[in-house]
Amino acid sequence: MRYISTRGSAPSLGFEDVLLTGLATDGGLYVPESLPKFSLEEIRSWRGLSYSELAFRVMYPFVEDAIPADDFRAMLDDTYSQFTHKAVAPLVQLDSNEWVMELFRGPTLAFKDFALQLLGRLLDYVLEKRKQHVVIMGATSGDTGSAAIEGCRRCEHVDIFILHPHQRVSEVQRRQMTTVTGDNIHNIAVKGNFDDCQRMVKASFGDQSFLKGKTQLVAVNSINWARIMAQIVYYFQASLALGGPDRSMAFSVPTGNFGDIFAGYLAREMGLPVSQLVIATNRNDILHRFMSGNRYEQQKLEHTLSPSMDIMVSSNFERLLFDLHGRDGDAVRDLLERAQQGPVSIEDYRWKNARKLFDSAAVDDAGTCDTIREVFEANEYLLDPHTAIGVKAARACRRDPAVPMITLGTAHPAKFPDAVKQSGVGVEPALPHHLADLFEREERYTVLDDDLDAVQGFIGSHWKHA
Ligand SMILES: Cc1ncc(COP(=O)(O)O)c(C=O)c1O
Ligand SMILES: N[C@@H](CCOP(=O)(O)O)C(=O)O
Repeated sequence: MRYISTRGSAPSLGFEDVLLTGLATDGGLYVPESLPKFSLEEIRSWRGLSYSELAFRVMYPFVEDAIPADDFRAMLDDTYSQFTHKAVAPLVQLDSNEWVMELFRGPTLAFKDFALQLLGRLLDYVLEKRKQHVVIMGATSGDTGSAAIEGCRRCEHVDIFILHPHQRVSEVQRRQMTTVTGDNIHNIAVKGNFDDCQRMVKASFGDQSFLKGKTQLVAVNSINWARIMAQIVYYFQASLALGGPDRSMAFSVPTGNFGDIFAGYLAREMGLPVSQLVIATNRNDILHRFMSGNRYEQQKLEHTLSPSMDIMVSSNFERLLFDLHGRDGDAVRDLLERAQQGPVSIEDYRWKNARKLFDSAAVDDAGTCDTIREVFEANEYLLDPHTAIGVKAARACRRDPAVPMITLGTAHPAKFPDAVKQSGVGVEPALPHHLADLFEREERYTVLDDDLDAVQGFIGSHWKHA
């Protein structure tokens, strides 16, 4: 399997190199040259498999040139044994044909663990084989950071630098990152927002001279293909549990960087019957405005009760645009360059093509709180604010009540006690046992200005062999 850039001019790479990179050299994102396609018969034959065996069937075509089957299986078994529910991604029913898929049963209580627990093991495997050291640089609006640290911290060949927006993540999220000790772990609180952090990460991938040629950067954000790959699996899992592939499914996905929902799109491209994907956003609704009106326009980033989705520059949307433009990298580059100057649209027929599958809704803080309360009153089930946005969008956009609608439950409510409190449900979600003393642990992080030189200077002087 080769991987090509969405901007068309970077060299194609194999899996190992794609794993060890971030952006392509032309500024694009890597995608598989072609996707594996599974027949309905083959997908049907996967019913009853364990999560890790299903993960093997779905993902192995992407990695087979780089990793022997037994080694990959062992990695997957180890990865998904870290999850606290036997089903790994259990389904909870809210109403007739309406479900939440709980993706927060991993070590850091968000869906990011599905991919980042695996990514840590993949990096360990490849870097040990190559005897190579790398610097991980990532941006987080709250969840990727702790999942990346937890997934990669035991890997002796990496230093980890995570940028989060200062005072813009929940206290639980911040503590989950900053209380992990280890000489190779560095948390940087940037006086800016998530987009500022992500912009610095992307700029650093584009010009790594601050590392003086002694090491290289690796991405843990969903610009790294391996992140997306691992997120495809749970769409198959949910569908198989509810009668797929012999019936279609609809998914509602709380969306920020467009990685999770893009994985759902890929599951469909690989053969899973999916009839609808709902893009659920908070007030940072650039994707909703595009999907509802074919206008892609940056606006000022707002701080909401769902901080992990406080994102305006949505990285993986580029991967969808690449497909919508018949995989024409020049067209994608041109569009995204114009988008930096002002609002852009795509040709009407391309947008209508997207609309056959995608719907969207934007939910404000009041709607988020109302949904947490409504679901709690009806089901005695507590949603986190991101999942609540997914549920509300699912209910607003549903096309066919006969089709199961599955909202991705992207985080545990205990990560966002303030939002839960504001919803007025009158219960306090407890942190699980392994995090029970989180508020007593010592924190370590460095606050820096929103300044690329300051951040690169910090990384350049703090990595292990600097
Ligand atoms: C809890 C939570 N929900 C939803 C999202 C959005 O996911 P994506 O960025 O893949 O669209 C994120 C972060 O990205 C998140 O942390
Ligand atoms: N919501 C994310 C933002 C980064 O998204 P990613 O999926 O590209 O890593 C977070 O919690 O950090």
